[in-house]
Parts: sequence; structure tokens; C-alpha cells
Amino acid sequence: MVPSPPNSLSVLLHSHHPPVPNVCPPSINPLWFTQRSPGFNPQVEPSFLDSGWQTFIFSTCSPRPLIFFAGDKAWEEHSEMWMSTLARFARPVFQRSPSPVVCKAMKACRRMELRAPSFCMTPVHIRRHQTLGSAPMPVAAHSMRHVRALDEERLMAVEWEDGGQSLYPFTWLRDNCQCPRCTLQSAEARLLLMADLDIHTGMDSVEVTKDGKVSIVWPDQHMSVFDAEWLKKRCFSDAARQAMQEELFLNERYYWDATLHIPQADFQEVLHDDGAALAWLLALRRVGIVHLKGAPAEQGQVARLAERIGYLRLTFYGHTWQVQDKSMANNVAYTSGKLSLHTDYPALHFAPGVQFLHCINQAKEGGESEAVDGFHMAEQLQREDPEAFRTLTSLHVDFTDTGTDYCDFMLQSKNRIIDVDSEGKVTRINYNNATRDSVLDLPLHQVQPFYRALRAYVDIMNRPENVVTYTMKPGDIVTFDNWRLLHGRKSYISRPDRLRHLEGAYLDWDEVMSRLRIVRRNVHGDAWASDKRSHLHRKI
Ligand SMILES: C[N+](C)(C)CCCC(=O)O
Ligand SMILES: O=C(O)CCC(=O)C(=O)O
Repeated sequence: MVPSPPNSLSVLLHSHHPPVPNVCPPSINPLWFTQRSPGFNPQVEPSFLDSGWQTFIFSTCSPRPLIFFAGDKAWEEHSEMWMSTLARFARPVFQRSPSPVVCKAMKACRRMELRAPSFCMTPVHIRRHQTLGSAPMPVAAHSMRHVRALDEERLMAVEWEDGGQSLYPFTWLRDNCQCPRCTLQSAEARLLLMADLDIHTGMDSVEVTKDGKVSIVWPDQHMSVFDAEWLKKRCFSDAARQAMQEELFLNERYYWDATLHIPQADFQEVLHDDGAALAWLLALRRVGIVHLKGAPAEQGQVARLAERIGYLRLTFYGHTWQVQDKSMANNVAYTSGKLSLHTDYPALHFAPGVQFLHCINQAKEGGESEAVDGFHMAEQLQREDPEAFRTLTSLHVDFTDTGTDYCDFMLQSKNRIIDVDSEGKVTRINYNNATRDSVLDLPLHQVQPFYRALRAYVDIMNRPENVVTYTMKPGDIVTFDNWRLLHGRKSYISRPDRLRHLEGAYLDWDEVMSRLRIVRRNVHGDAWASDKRSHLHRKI
């Protein structure tokens, strides 16, 4: 064992029995690292632990930087591989880290000439059977050493007890005054009108009160008092903002291919236990697909699951809908034919974010399910065929859907097959070949390039190494990110004595994320998040 120098990195072997087992095999984790590395902040990630992943969690929030390893038996079996994985992926990340604590630790490591793969790690066991949810997280008391007004810049500077500093614009502080005249406390909503906000306000005085808050007197003698923790959460530094946004939106994704072991959770546990619900929703967000097992094989279960979240998304196919081989089918899904990889409902401009499919009855022959990670496939397309990627992220394609179900409908939409945000990051896939319209609103010279680009994307997603195949059994519910995954099914033999029957429902990501935040707060409280942010304030 390599001795641990003072202030060096320690490893805690975190024995964790995840509520969602086998989210991914150890062999996949290095991939996760490579994807995360570019913007990777070595912060503690309790959420990741809760989804049952076997990986390394970094933390610089305690006096010494810690590395948690969330694993189980896999650690014993793969410890060598884990060590070298950590050395390969984590060391460069730590080396790039601006955190003074990490820099100090790295220097200590270099002094001791500790090189990869050992990476100055001391395995230490912490209590077994302890999840991070129940682990005593260091509670950060964010106390302020000093506050001052920088009148020229119209900024308030907070110097924190641990040495860091944060800057807050006067205008922002006045805008966010928490007093009952400026904030409706019962709704946590702003009362102060924009028209009444002096966006060039000065500050008469500022001080730290005896109970550790910031007290400001404005030129009109209005007074604002801000809690240290509240201010810390809202620090404007790049790192703090990035951490806050990740905490709010959980936008980091784990990209996968055919080797994915689809995360699983128990249907009843998810319905009744917040820890299980949290694990489910975290994996749904990060991986994009989770199987729930053990639902009764009868109609009504996807509605119960949607109620666990909030409410489902009504569409022209009804509150919930029955996937069966129907005569005069109003959708190709309601036949026994093959469904090629697709997202649901690109005929809507705002397609449902999340889909539940519950197997009530499976076919005797055929009907196996398929899924691919559309974001990962888009990344591969961008790498292999940038021209095709440009085409699919820029051209708007017409989709159409006409018929009668919940009521009669005649939908038309224009969507980019690969939707990107203003920074070029893929946010949504819109593609169902069945509802792609024959109306193609392109000048002649763009038609053939469009087909070439679409075919290139489809060819990548159809590669066997990218497609996960599974067979749903009665009582299984697949829950997946319909903005990200493309799903399909093999054709099946329809028999009157054994009717294949799935029940489906849609939800939107806003409602799902809302429930995720609530169960996370129920399970962890707010302490871990603020602790995570404790060292992220801006150095000036
Ligand atoms: C019919 N339904 C609800 C199973 C799927 C509709 C998806 C689509 O046509 O894009
Ligand atoms: O029948 C299936 O397995 C999948 C159905 C489907 O893809 C859909 O309803 O969108």
C-alpha cells in the first residue's frame, strides 16, 4: 500500500448497495470518465451514488480532498482496473483543477514521486451498508469573514471564512431583497416590480450582523438582509454557476451502446419509497432508460406511475394508450409490423419528454424491443460525418399525423431531426419515419443531401454494437427519455389466443424533474448541495 502523504488524496471505499443494481458494468465506467472529463469538476456527486453506479466520486469539500468509490464486490474483483482507471482519467482532471486544495494535494503527490497507477491512494473502509443519503455529510457553515461595498464597480464583495470571495452586483441584491415588501414569502415569489427597481442603485452601508447575515441599507433607507447560505448558493463565479445549474437540471449524461445493462428498479418500491424513486429518476435522467419490474400485468399501472410524478401528458392518442394489433390502425404502432428505431410524436413541435410502456401481454413469437442512445449516435455522426450532422441539425423536416382517437386530429410540424441548442449541444431527437411527411419543404438541391444525411444517421444507429435489445415480460415497465432514445420493436405473430398488449403513457421532463428535485430533497435534505458548493465561490 502506498503511504499517504499529508494533504494527499485519500480513497474511501464506499460499500454501497444500490437500489438500482447493475446500472452499468465496471468496464463501461472509463467511458463515462472520458465523456465527463472536459468540463469535469472534482466535486462530490451523491446523486451519482444513489443511482447505484460503480464509479469514483470526487470531493474537495472537506479539509482534505476525498475520493469516494461507490462499488460493491466489483471493487474486489476489479480493483487493479479501477486504480489504473482512476490514474488515467482522474489525474489529468485533478491536474487541471484550479482548486487550491487539489493543487496542494497534487504537489504533495509529486513530492513523494507517486505515479500512476497507484496515485497515492489509501483505501479506507467506511461503514458498510451506508449510502451517501444516510452518511454524515460534512455540514458546511458558510460564515462570512467580511463584507464590503465596491462602490465604483457597484459590487458587494463577500470574504468567506474559508478564504474564498464572492461578488454580487448591487442591482441584483436590491432586485432580490427578501423582505416581506419585496417578496411574497408564501409563494417565494418577487413582489418588487421591475418598474420600481433602480438598476443603478448605490449602497449606503453594508455589514455582517451578529447572527452572521449580511445587512444592507439602500439610499432610500430600505433595508435588505441576506442569509450567508442563500448568498453562497447564488455566487456568480463560473464554477459556482455551473455547479448550481447541474444541481438544478442534471444535464450530465452517461452515453451508452449495446453493452449497456439497463438499470432496473422495483415498481412497488418506486411507488412507495422516495429513495427508490430518486434512484429511478436519476438513472432515467442520466442513462435515459430504466426498467421497472413487478407491476401487476393489468391496465392502469402507467397511470399510477405518472401519478407518482404528478400528472401525465394527454395527447390525441389518449391519457394512456393501448399498443395492440388493431384493425384499421390509426398508427403503425398499432399493427404487428416491425417498428424501426424512432422517437414518439415528432408530429408535435413539443414531443413528450418521457415515455412509459407497460407490458401486459407479450407475443409468443417476435415483439422484442430495441433501443439506442440518440445523443450518443448524434455524437458519432458528428465525428464520422460532420456534413450529415450539419444537415440534420439545420434542416427542418415536416411531420404529419392525421386520424381519430381521443378526438379527431390533423397535426403538422416542422422539426430538426437532431435538435441543438444555441451552443450546438444536442437537446432532442425528432424522428419517426412513419410520420415523416411526403411534403418536404426543401429546395431541389437540398433533397438528395438530406436523404444522404438521414441515411448516415440511421445506419449508425442500426449498427449492432449500438442497439440494446430486450424482451418485455408481463409486469415489466420500460421508462425512457423520448427526447434522447430511439426505440423500436421487431415484428410479431399476432394470435387471437395470445394478444400482445402494451399500455403506454407520456410525461414531460419538467414534471419529472420537479418530482426528482422533491424526492432528492426528501432523501438528502439541502445540506449536501450547499456543501458541494462550499469552495466554488470566486477568487478575487
Ligand atoms: C400511437 N402511439 C401513441 C403509440 C405512438 C405515436 C407516436 C408517433 O406516431 O410518433
Ligand atoms: O410495441 C412496442 O414494443 C413498442 C411500441 C412503440 O414503439 C410505440 O408505441 O411507440
